[in-house]
Amino acid sequence: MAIGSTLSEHLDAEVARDSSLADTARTILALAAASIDVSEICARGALAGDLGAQGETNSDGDVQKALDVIAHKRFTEALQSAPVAEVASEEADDVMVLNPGAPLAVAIDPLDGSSNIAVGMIVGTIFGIRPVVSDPNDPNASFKTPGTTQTAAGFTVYGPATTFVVTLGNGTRIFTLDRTDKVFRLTHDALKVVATANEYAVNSSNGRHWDVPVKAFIEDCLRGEEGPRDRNFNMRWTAALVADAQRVLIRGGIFLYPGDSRKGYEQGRLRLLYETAPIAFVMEQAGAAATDGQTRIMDVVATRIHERSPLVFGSTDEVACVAKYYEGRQPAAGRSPLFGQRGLMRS
Ligand SMILES: O=P(O)(O)OC[C@H]1O[C@](O)(COP(=O)(O)O)[C@@H](O)[C@@H]1O
Ligand SMILES: [Mg+2]
Ligand SMILES: [Mg+2]
Repeated sequence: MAIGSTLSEHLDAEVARDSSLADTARTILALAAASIDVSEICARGALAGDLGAQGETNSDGDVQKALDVIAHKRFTEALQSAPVAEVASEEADDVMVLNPGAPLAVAIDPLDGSSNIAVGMIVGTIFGIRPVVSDPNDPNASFKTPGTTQTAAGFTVYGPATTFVVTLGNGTRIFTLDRTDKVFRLTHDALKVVATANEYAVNSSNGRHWDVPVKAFIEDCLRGEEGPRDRNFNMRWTAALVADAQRVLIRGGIFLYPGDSRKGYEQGRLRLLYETAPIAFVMEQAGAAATDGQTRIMDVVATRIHERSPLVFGSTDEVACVAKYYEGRQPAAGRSPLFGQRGLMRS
């Protein structure tokens, strides 16, 4: 598809390739339209009111900000006009029923990176679309399938530009909002994340709570060319998963939000259905990897709609390297009896 083509044109091409994606494409268009509205609000910043004003607590224990609630309302309204039967939103305790009998279920984080709202920094929206599973005994059945059942996934980044990142299982693309025409235009076609990169993203203030493999991985990155990795690393952390994910898509690197020993953080901070599974689909379709450290995220099945999952994604060599640390095979000779010989990873 030519650079500059619209999201609509891309979706038409995807439906021409696979007609079973027609409902998914309509749903993506509804999400994109709502993204443009939320983008307009974000772009007004403080002129749009106190978007960071604190309200109620959501089911995951986060205090909702005004923009969390506005985005949840706007996206669920938009999905009402799409072939969507059920929505699992970060900002609703239970699965919401929209159009009974419709074929699709959507998991959505209406506003990702909430701690950035009050300071006017990057935020986003994350979504994953999957087929409805009807089970009269379980209102959550549609969401208890692995990430591999997603027909599409993506995220919007409300940054200096608003971007819409999407995959329908045929590569990952970035569309950038053309504010003049109010359409998303293709700017990054069929992304290919580099296999090796020297940049990592982690909230290191949690370092003392991490388990041994993650601590060792990050320590060895910090040791740079004097350590077993033999090269220097740079660190970036935007506190918005969407922004870190977009950076990894464009220039590679690795992102980690591992489980840690804080109460409630045993499975990290991010939620499987509307954060880690959609990001995993987008990453895999761009040639990158996404695991919980060891297990492929796309294979994980949720047992609850707000279930958390550790997340490690990015350049394949780096993600594979983290797995080696979990297996005790990293090149950290002499530092701990737990670990193997320096040089093992290079073999
Ligand atoms: O506050 P921390 O620990 O740095 O966590 C930041 C992470 O939490 C999140 O903000 C969670 O998403 P929400 O803002 O949607 O709850 C991610 O975007 C981000 O990667
Ligand atoms: Mg989020
Ligand atoms: Mg959120």
